[in-house]
Amino acid sequence: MAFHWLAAQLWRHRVAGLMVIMGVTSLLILLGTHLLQSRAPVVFLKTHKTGGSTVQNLLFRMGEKDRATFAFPYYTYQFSLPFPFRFRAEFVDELPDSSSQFDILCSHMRLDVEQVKQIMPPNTTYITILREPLQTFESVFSYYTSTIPAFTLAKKVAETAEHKSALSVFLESPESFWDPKEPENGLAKNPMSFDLGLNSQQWNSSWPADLTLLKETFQLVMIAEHFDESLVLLGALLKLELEELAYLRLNTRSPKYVTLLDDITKARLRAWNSLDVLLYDFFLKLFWEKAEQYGLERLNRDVTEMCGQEGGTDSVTILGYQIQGNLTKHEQGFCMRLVLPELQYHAHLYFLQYGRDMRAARTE
Ligand SMILES: Nc1ncnc2c1ncn2[C@@H]1O[C@H](COP(=O)(O)OS(=O)(=O)O)[C@@H](OP(=O)(O)O)[C@H]1O
Repeated sequence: MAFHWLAAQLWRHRVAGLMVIMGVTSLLILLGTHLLQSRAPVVFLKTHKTGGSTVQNLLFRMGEKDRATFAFPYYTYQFSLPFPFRFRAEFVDELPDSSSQFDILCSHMRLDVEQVKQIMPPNTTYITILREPLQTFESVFSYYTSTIPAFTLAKKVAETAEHKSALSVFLESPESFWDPKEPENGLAKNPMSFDLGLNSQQWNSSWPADLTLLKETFQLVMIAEHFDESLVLLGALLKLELEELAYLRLNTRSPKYVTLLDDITKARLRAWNSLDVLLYDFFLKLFWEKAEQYGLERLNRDVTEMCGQEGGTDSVTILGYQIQGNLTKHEQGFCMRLVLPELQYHAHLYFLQYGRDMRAARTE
């Protein structure tokens, strides 16, 4: 009897029932797709003079498209000011009322993993980039000759010594120019180790454990010399489309400003930056292990596909940009963002997020 009644009810409401089932199924599909497509939060530790601005630009574009919430510095566009403090959670600007968590953190800082973990969600993906240490130091020296005290002193001496560059004067006796207690000298020795929060002044017994901790923290350490391969691995990790991997090399010097390194200079650079050499070698090996896990053939194929896409990725040194006038609005926006310098893009995103301009650097 009860069975007949139930069957009759089901038959009577069959259309409504079917609609409810379809509605619930669509909702579940939508939710599932959203969960599958949504990206994990990202921390990109932007090391100095390693190609980091190029990666940051890509993350800025990704975040803007996703309407992500950025963990911005409270002052200016770098957490690393004032030097030489390691990152602290209170350096971050407030979480906007409309957001439940920070999604991206990619401004310059000196790393303190535990402090970063206080403001980023537990499922955050950690990424950074390293560059061949001798080239990195040469670039750091060139860019900061007039601002890092140790380099400035060497530059003054070089002005009185005939035919000697500031770099070669510095490397002849770096210890005589370098005061480890001077806070502004942080990047003057082993700059990448400094950015990663390691003891960058000298090797100590905690180094192996510190390296292991970094290995466990970072899902990907990109290598500037293998930038395209690094990007493919980044794309796989962050579920980026090919178009989102397009890039132009930012912050590139004209070759005429790059000092060619002779053998003596190379040996001195290697000795002065021996911890960066250790760091780089360690992560270069790890990089190729990751590449092998991905599949080397697959990696090469994906690099070819990425570089062959319309718009392409950069393979030449571009020192200035002019965006063509005959592009659609969407194309113009894309190209403009591709070449927007760090400070300007940061200011643009900060304004979008908070509806106000970012604060100037603290003066005291
Ligand atoms: N894609 C790619 N691959 C390899 N190298 C690259 C790449 N993009 C930028 N660069 C070189 O990196 C240097 C600039 O690094 P950053 O952007 O990190 O500089 S900064 O710290 O933000 O000022 C700068 O090095 P130098 O030209 O030697 O100074 C850039 O030429």
